[in-house]
Amino acid sequence: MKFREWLEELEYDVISGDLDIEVEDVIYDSRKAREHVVFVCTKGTKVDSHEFIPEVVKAGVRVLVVERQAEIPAGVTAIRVHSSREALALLSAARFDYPQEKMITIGVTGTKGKTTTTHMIKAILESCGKKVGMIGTTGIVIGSEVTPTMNTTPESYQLFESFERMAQAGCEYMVMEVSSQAFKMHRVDGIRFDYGLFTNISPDHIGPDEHADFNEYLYYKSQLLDRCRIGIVNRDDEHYHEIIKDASCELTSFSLEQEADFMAKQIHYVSEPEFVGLEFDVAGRYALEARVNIPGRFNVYNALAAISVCSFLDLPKENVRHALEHLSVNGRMEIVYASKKCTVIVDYAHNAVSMESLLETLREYHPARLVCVFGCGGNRSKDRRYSMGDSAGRLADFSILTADNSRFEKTEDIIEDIRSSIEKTGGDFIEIPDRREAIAYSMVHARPGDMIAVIGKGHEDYQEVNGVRHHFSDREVVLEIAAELEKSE
Ligand SMILES: CC(=O)N[C@H]1[C@@H](OP(=O)(O)OP(=O)(O)OC[C@H]2O[C@@H](n3ccc(=O)[nH]c3=O)[C@H](O)[C@@H]2O)O[C@H](CO)[C@@H](O)[C@@H]1O[C@H](C)C(=O)N[C@@H](C)C(=O)N[C@H](CCC(=O)O)C(=O)O
Ligand SMILES: Nc1ncnc2c1ncn2[C@@H]1O[C@H](COP(=O)(O)OP(=O)(O)OP(=O)(O)O)[C@@H](O)[C@H]1O
Repeated sequence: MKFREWLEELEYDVISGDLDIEVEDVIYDSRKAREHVVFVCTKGTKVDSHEFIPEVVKAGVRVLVVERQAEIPAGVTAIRVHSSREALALLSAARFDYPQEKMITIGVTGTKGKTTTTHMIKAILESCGKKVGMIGTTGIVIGSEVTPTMNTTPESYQLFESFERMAQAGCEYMVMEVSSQAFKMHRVDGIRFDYGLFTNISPDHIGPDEHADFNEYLYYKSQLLDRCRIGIVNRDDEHYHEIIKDASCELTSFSLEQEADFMAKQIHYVSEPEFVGLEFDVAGRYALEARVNIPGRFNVYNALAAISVCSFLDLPKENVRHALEHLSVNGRMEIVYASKKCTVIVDYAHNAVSMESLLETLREYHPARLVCVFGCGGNRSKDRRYSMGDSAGRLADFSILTADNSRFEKTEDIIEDIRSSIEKTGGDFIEIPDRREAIAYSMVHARPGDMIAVIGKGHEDYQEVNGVRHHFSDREVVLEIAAELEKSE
């Protein structure tokens, strides 16, 4: 392939060399330098990879993309662009021959609910016999193959490479989580989503290396509505008007509380031994009697959002209904065990906002007691410990403080921080640092009708202690203890 052929969508100035030079790949990591590749230099948050030009040229690279003044060795083709990250995305799209255009693409953004909603959309499509590729916090999923990723939204090159694999595997649909950081870092440049879903927004991801303030966070998230054909937005979000301000797509909305294109009405929280979840009617542009086997008011939003997207795809309603009634979203409000004695839910809530919405929503199921098993991560903000301790003390009937990923801190020290805030609330709690023992205690001492929320780790299958990840899955532990209890009964 001639380099020139990958440049059609790019604005650039030629610094030196011949654009008809033969190339076969694009790279952005100097450690992968070899012959016949284009090296894209970026000014990263930690490293400025323009510094690696001599090194990559020595390794055989003859084509460079730069975004600042740099010394270009003789015999090397170089172009200068306004943004290297944007160039990386557009070159990658061309390199893989625009694979996203071979599928129907759905992008999901929002502070909360991205993972849950993408899983719901995938489950609905699959129940209709469609092949779906999915990208997000749980990795790149193509059929039964799961590739873990560093980021919720991976780098543009990795995205286009995955799209190519999806198209080759026969996927007709691609559904992905798009973080605000991905827009900021140009990871999804070159993609025009067929459908763009906006779940909600609240202050998060503000700080060094992320967003300067809430306005910046909102600005980048809202870009989805400028990068999709049809936008589907939560009408109940308090920032709705700011979110849609600059939208260029065809806009639709969903709501639980007001007039919108898609509405959820007659919402019932169902808590039966064999089914804990939600029932509601979808009204507006689509009609469906939905039954969803995941509890919580916010999951009405997630399910309604997923149904709204799928309503555009002309799918048999019976399959849509069946998929929602038999969902399994690993570690997101997942009912791992339900019996007459108690219901155990595993959830990824790992900050006070998520914890509060989780506990408040479980309260709507009128449990005998609401029990919360949780800890906090080591080497992370201490504020999280104080705020989670405060929330649990106020909103749970009983809390069991235990280990999360302690990393390089002592679990006991982390628990001490949580204790300092939970004590002030007067809430009832005990401390059991070993997470397995803590979960076992909650189940062994359960009273009929208790709801036990084991939170913070969700889908994670490890516990990180002193830099080592030991296998640990809340889900597995709950099931093991349930089996032991049933045996001894
Ligand atoms: C702040 C941030 O977003 N950083 C992302 C960014 O890293 P960077 O480019 O700044 O990294 P850098 O280390 O300065 O390197 C600059 C360049 O030099 C190159 N390099 C580096 C070393 C070397 O020897 N040779 C070399 O060529 C690198 O390949 C890179 O191209 O680009 C990397 C590749 O895409 C990302 O993995 C990395 O995400 C870091 C790990 C991160 O923590 N990001 C968070 C903030 C994030 O993106 N989060 C969102 C939201 C999650 C959510 O909603 O919960 C996400 O989508 O994950
Ligand atoms: N629509 C929602 N509104 C508020 N909270 C939610 C919503 N959906 C899920 N949650 C809570 O947030 C947690 C994370 O949910 P999910 O993984 O679906 O969101 P996400 O946007 O992918 O989040 P993250 O970026 O933290 O991975 C859940 O475990 C649940 O406690």
